[in-house]
Amino acid sequence: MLEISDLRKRFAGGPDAPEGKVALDGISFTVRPGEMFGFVGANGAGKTTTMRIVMGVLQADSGEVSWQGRPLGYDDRRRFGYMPEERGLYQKMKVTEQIEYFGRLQGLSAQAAKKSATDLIERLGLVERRNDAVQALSLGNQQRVQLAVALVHDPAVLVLDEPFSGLDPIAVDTLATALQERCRGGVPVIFSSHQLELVERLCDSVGIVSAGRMVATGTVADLRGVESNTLRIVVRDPAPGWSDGLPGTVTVRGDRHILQTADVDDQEVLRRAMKAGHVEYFGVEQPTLTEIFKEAVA
Ligand SMILES: Nc1ncnc2c1ncn2[C@@H]1O[C@H](COP(=O)(O)OP(=O)(O)OP(=O)(O)O)[C@@H](O)[C@H]1O
Repeated sequence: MLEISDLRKRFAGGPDAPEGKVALDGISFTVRPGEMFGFVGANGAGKTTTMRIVMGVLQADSGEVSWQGRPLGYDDRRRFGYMPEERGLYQKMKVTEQIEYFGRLQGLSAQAAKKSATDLIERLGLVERRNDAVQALSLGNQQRVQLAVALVHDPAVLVLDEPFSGLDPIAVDTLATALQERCRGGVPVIFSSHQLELVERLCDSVGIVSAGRMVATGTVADLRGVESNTLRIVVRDPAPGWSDGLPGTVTVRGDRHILQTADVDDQEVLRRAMKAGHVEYFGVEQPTLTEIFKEAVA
């Protein structure tokens, strides 16, 4: 299990902000084997800083990162796969060479690096591009290569900074499938993203960070449980004033009235709506991750 405990980090100030900037103000979360953890937050919330500390690129002022119950060390980190925010590929190197090269850097034999590169090129849909220099690839294909580099040494943990940004839906699916395979094999995966529908679809658990603090963490179902569900009723041609006194909002579209309400006696509201007009729809709607996110960071 990867445990991040009470990370704090202040960046030194410059002439414009002499007091410095608190980037992390006590971030804690855990990611278990086989768990996909979505790390979400507004721009500047502290996601990249957290991931850099996990990978040892930055040092925290205090707090701890531990893996398998022990403080994380250099050798552990070598077994992690990382996709940094500042993508780091050699632009003139060809795709196959590049993936093999990073495999060798991670300690694989020439033969193992070649085999792993060949597998990943196949899996990530890069066969046609395997002899192209990275600089000749589209952004999406460069991102596939970047993921291959993170995966080449069969990492024990994956830490990925916005791996899906700028990708078309096909590339998203290709990358997501590759990550899900690793995750199912027992690898904990952390990735940051602003694509909340994607996080909702892929992740077992989610951490919402705001101004350097973790404001909500848990499964999407847990986070939903905290929010009250919305009752939505569509009534055609209702009697005037039918929803008077009910909390929530009524939107009128033509002869349809759409009531969205919460914390009410749903059966009573249904009876009232049926008496008032023709009920076309009646259902309880769960909040999306986007709604949960907006509520958590408000
Ligand atoms: N090297 C640095 N020097 C000074 N301030 C920094 C440095 N790196 C990050 N920060 C500040 O720390 C805060 C957290 O930044 P961070 O990059 O971790 O946010 P983020 O959640 O990854 O944002 P985004 O979604 O935009 O990538 C921001 O206010 C940022 O300006």
